[in-house]
Amino acid sequence: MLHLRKIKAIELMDTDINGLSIKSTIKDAIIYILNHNLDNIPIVDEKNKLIGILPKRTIIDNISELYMSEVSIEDMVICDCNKVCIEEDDDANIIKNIITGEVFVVNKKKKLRGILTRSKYLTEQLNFLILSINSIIESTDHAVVAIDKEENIIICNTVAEKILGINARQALGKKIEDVIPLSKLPNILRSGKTDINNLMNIGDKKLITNRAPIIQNEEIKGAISLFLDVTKHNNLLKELEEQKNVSQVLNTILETVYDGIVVVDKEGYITMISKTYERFLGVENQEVIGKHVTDVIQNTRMHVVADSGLAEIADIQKIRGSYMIASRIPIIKEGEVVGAVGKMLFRNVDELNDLYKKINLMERELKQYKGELTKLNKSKYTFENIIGKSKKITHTIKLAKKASQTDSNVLILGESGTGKELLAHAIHNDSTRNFGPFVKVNCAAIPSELLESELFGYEDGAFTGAKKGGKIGKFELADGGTIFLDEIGDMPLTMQSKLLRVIQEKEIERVGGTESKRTNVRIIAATNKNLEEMIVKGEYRQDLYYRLNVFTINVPPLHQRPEDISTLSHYFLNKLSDKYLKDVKEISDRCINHLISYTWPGNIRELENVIERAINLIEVGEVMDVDHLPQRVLGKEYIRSTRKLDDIVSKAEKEAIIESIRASDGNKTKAAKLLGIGRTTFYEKLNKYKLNDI
Ligand SMILES: Nc1ncnc2c1ncn2[C@@H]1O[C@H](COP(=O)(O)OP(=O)(O)OP(=O)(O)O)[C@@H](O)[C@H]1O
Repeated sequence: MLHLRKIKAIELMDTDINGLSIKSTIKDAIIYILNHNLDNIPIVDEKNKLIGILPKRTIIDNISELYMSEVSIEDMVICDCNKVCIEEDDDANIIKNIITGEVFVVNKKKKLRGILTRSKYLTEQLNFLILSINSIIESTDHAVVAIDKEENIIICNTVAEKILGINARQALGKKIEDVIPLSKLPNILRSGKTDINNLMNIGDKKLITNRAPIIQNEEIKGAISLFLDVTKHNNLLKELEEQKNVSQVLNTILETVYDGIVVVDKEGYITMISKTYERFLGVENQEVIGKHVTDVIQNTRMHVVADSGLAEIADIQKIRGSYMIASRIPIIKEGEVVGAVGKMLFRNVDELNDLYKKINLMERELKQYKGELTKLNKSKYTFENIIGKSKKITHTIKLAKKASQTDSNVLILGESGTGKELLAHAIHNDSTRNFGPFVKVNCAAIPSELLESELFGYEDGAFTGAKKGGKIGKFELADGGTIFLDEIGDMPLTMQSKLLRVIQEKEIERVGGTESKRTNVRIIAATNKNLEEMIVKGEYRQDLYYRLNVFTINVPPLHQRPEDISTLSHYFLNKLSDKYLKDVKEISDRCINHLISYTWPGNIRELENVIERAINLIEVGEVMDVDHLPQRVLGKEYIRSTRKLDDIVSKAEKEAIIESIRASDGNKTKAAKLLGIGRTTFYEKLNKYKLNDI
């Protein structure tokens, strides 16, 4: 529908008009009519105020009698001129309803300002309409072509030039058949019927056309057609169709896969979820799509991956009390992260429970092993367990306590059996690392070719015979705690360099591995060797020595602290008689004197052995006496002559049996063989000496 625009009278009126004075004669009026082709003559007073009109008809009707008359027009004037008079601001459209061909325009004071003719009004409105239609035609993305009833082109817009490949200027006025033979517009002229949404091909273009007749006064005056190029739309439709197929396939996959699959957008909102996952979570597709993943899945990291763009593979995730293996992959489009796909590994919901049970069992076992491992790698002794009141040992303990307050490496020097390991345990226990593990490695006891893998571990397939899955090294085991490297003087030179590197870089590399791992381990090393001498001989690396020797503690040999021998002997007597269920509490003075006089090359370990040996020899109710000491402790001068030969033989026999059993690790057949006697005789003697229990 169209509505004519509003336009003020002042904008359209012609101002070159004068009114005729009321004093004028009929002759004047006739001259006025001849000069102005108007239906009415505007009659004004001396101030140009419109006071009435004189219709042209009145003059013509009376022209025969009045001709040449000098009569005034006064009596012929119609004073009520409202019907042919409007004000300047009035809507010019009013002229449509006025019978005469013009209206007079006055101002508020009724002064004549101008005249508005219907022809001027119509021309103006028509021009405006033509311009509007032209803008419409030129701004649409349709090609517009119209013909008149002679089939000549009367409209052809710029889009038509492009789509139909014609020149609008040249086409206008030409027969449509000559310019666009396929337009079918002449058919519309004949049929008078509208033809909508017709698909036609022009060249490689696909066009949709609408055609309609132009009808005026029920007569067909022309025809118009609109063409829309849908070639691109068509391709888009094809693409959409393909995408629809792909998403159909994707949906089918999501419906049928056993694994849980979820897709989120960049912000972490769920866009897709598989049926299995829905069932596992106990949710419906419609209720979770569009929700934030954190509101739907427990412990999820999907939003993190969608944000960081970093994939997370085979992560263990606990959901609804079950453990899942989750992989999260970012979706990257043109270099930008646009979302993430998450995959929960389980075959189906039923199998999931089996998997969950297995993992839980493994977790429990792991916990148990971890506990056992920690127990195994726990330090056993504290400073309380170090017996001795001598100045020397008190000084050593004082120094060791100081060392325990630092985190520096410690080197403990001392003869074999002096208590170096005991001291290492005590230092660890007294340090801030006491909650961490205490791992001991005896560098002398491990073949040099195995030492590296023992210390640093190895990767799967590092060498022939390597355990599947690799093995953790002692350094890794000691992480957060202390590693005690006993017999450090026996470490081969090649290993010394590797240990030095670990100390300097605080990183270890497994044998056969490619990556380094940070370690947080304190080293306490011990040796009975003279490392400085070894350095001089080129057997020990000086730089390693300096690294280990940050805090040195010398443990005095037992012969340098004879005042501790009595205390230690009683301590061991108590401890071991409890162990062997023998109620021995005392040691004779003579025996103590011998123990003090002895030089103890094997130090405290030797003293402990001697006491243990004695306990085995002691009969019920006896105190520990010189007879229970081995000859080497008593010295060559000591002759056990005060006893009967039988006693001496019996004692010697008993001692020999004990020694043989110890030497054959408790295997009595072996022990009998060692003594060169038959098994029966051996068992008779065990009975005789009440040694069945050892
Ligand atoms: N002061 C002490 N009080 C009680 N027992 C001790 C003391 N010193 C050492 N021992 C005991 O003596 C034995 C040997 O001690 P330890 O193994 O610590 O000596 P070591 O110097 O490390 O020997 P090695 O050099 O042969 O490794 C252990 O059974 C230990 O418990």
